[in-house]
Amino acid sequence: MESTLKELSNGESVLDIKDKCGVAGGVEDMYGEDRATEDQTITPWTFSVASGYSLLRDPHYNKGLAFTEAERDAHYLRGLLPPSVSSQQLQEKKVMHNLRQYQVPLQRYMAMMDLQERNERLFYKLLIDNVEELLPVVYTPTVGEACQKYGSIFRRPQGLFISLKEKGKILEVLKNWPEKSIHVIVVTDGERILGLGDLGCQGMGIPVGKLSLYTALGGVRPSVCLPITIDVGTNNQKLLDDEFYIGLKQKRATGQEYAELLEEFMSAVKQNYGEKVLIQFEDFANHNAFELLAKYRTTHLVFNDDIQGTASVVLAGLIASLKLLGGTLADHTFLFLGAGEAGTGIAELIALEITRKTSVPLEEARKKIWLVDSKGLIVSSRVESLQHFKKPWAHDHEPVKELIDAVKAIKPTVLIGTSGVGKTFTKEVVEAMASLNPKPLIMALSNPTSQAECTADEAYTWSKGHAIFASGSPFDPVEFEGRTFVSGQANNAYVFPGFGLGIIMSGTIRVHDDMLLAASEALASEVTEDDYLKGRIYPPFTNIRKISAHIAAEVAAKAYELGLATRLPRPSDLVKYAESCMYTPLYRSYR
Ligand SMILES: NC(=O)C1=CN([C@@H]2O[C@H](COP(=O)(O)OP(=O)(O)OC[C@H]3O[C@@H](n4cnc5c(N)ncnc54)[C@H](OP(=O)(O)O)[C@@H]3O)[C@@H](O)[C@H]2O)C=CC1
Ligand SMILES: CC(=O)C(=O)O
Ligand SMILES: [Mg+2]
Repeated sequence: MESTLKELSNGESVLDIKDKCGVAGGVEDMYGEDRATEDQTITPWTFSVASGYSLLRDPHYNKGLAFTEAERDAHYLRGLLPPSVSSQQLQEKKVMHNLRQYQVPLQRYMAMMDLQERNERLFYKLLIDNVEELLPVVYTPTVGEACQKYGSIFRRPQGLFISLKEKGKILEVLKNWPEKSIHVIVVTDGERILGLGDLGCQGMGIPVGKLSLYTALGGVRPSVCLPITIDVGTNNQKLLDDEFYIGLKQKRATGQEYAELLEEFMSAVKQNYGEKVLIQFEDFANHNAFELLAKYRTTHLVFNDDIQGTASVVLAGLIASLKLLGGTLADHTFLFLGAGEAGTGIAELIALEITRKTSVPLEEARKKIWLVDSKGLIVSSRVESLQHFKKPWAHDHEPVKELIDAVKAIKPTVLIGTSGVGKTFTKEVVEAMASLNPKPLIMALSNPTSQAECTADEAYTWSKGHAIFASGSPFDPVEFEGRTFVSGQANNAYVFPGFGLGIIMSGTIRVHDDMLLAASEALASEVTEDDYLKGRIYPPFTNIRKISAHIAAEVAAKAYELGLATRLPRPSDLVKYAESCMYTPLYRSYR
C-alpha cells in the first residue's frame, strides 16, 4: 500500500518534504514544470511513502529480517516476512559467511551487487566493516573481470547509460534518474578500463565500484552519487561480435561527434545539478582524458582520477617513503614505465611538490624524472613526434629502447610502473634496481593484478628483501628469509573518496592542484611506525574512514585558503565537520 504525499496527515506541503529530502537548488521550479510550455515535455515525478511489499523491494529502506515487530505492524509487513527478527550484526555475519563460501571471486562480486540492490545499508555496513576483505571484490582486481563479463552477468542496470542514441536528449535522460540531488558523478566512456583496454559500455562496473567507495570509504551518501557510462561505441571486436554485449554495436565515434556528445553531457549536468556537482572522469583513453580535463577544469568542477587522484596517492607514498629512504624528494631520481595519464600525472605532481618545497623551478625539478613509453626512453630527439603530455619529459639523452637499459643508464632510486602491461618488471630489472640502491622503491601500479608490472613476491624475492614495494592491486603478505613483508596498495582509492568529501562539504567550485598536494600530505601523515616496520608506505585500509576525514579536512582547508570554498562560514574544526557529514550505514527506525 502506498500513500502519496497529499495523503499525509501531518499537513506538510510538497515543498517542505522536498527540502527535508535534501533537494537543493533554492528555486521552486527546479525541474521546469512551471516554465514548460504545452509543447515541451517534462518528467512527472512524485514522492510516495513506501510500505509493505514495495518497502521490502526498495534497497534504500529495506532491512529484511531486521524490521522490528512494531515496524512490521506499522508498515504492512505482516506475513511478508518470516517471524524471526534479526539484528543488522547477525545479518552481516550471515552474509559474510555466505560470501566466504564462494571460491570464485566473480561470484562474490555478483553476490555483493545483488546485496547492494536488495539492502543498501547492509551492503555498506559489510563493505565498511570488512574493507580489506571486500575491496578486492567490489573493486580491483575483481571489478576488472566483472567489466569483461558484464554482458553475461548483467541482471539489473546500475547507473545511467548515455549513448549516441541520446544525443540531443541528455538533459531528459538525466531527469530519468530517480534522485534529484546529486553531488558526485563518476563517468567513463569505457575506452581504457584499468589495464584491460576498451570495454565499451561494459565499463559501467568502474563508476559503480568507484562510487561505492565514495560512500564506504569517504562517507558520501549513496543517494547523491551517480554512476554514468557514455557509450560512443567500442573498437573491441570481441565485444562487437559478442551476442551478449550490452552496448552500441558500432565503432567508437571520434572527433566532432564525440566532442559534441561530451559537451552536451557536461552542459546538461551543470544545468540539472548546478555548479557544485563533482564530475570525476574515470578510465577514458589518454587521447581524450587530457583534453577533457583541460577543456572543463575552468568551467566545471572536474577531477580526473587517473591523472590527478593517482598522482596524489603516489606522491603520498613517496613522501612517506622518505622516512625509510632518507633525503628529500629532490634528492631522488624517478623512472616510469608508462607515460600516459597515470605516469605523466604522477610525474607532474612530484615536480610540483619539489618546487613547492624548494626554490627549484619546475623545469629543473622535472629533470630528475624520466619516463619510458612503448617506444623506449622519452628523450629530446623524439620531441617532435611525442604527444603533448609527454613533451615536458623529453630530456637530453641518447635513445634507449629497453627498460633494463634505461634503469642502467638513468640509475633511478624509484621505479614506477604505469604501463598497463603485466610482468614488465623482470627479474633483471628488479635485480638492477637492487644493485643500484640499498632500498629500491618499486611501485607496480597497473591494474588489475594480471597487469601488475611485477608481484609483491617477485619484488621482495628478486631484491633479496631490500625493496620497498607497493602495487595498484593488493597482494598477500610475503614471507622471505624468515621475514614477513606487507606491501602497500598504491591505489587512487586512498584519495578520491576523502578528496570528494572535502570538496562537497566545503562547497568548493573548482579543483586546484594545491588541493591534490594537501591530500598527499594528509595521507602520508597517516603512515605509522608500525606500518614502516612492516615495510609499508601506505596505512591499512581498515582506518580509511578516519583517513578520509583527515584528507577531506585538509582539502577543504586548502579550498578555503584559495577562496574556492563557498560553504560559509568555514567550520572551525574541519576534521570534526567532515566526520559529522559522513554517511553511516546503521539501520534507521521507521515510525
Ligand atoms: N594504481 C592506481 O591507482 C592506478 C593505476 N592505473 C593503471 O595504470 C595503467 C596505465 O593507465 P594509464 O596511464 O591511464 O594508461 P595510458 O594508456 O594513458 O598509458 C599507458 C602508457 O604505457 C605505455 N606502454 C604500453 N605498453 C608498454 C610497454 N610494453 N612498454 C613500455 N610502455 C608501455 C604507453 O606507451 P605509448 O604512449 O607509447 O602508447 C603509455 O605511455 C593501467 O593498468 C591502470 O590500471 C591507472 C590509474 C590509477
Ligand atoms: C585504479 C584506477 O583508477 C585504474 O586502474 O584505472
Ligand atoms: Mg581509473
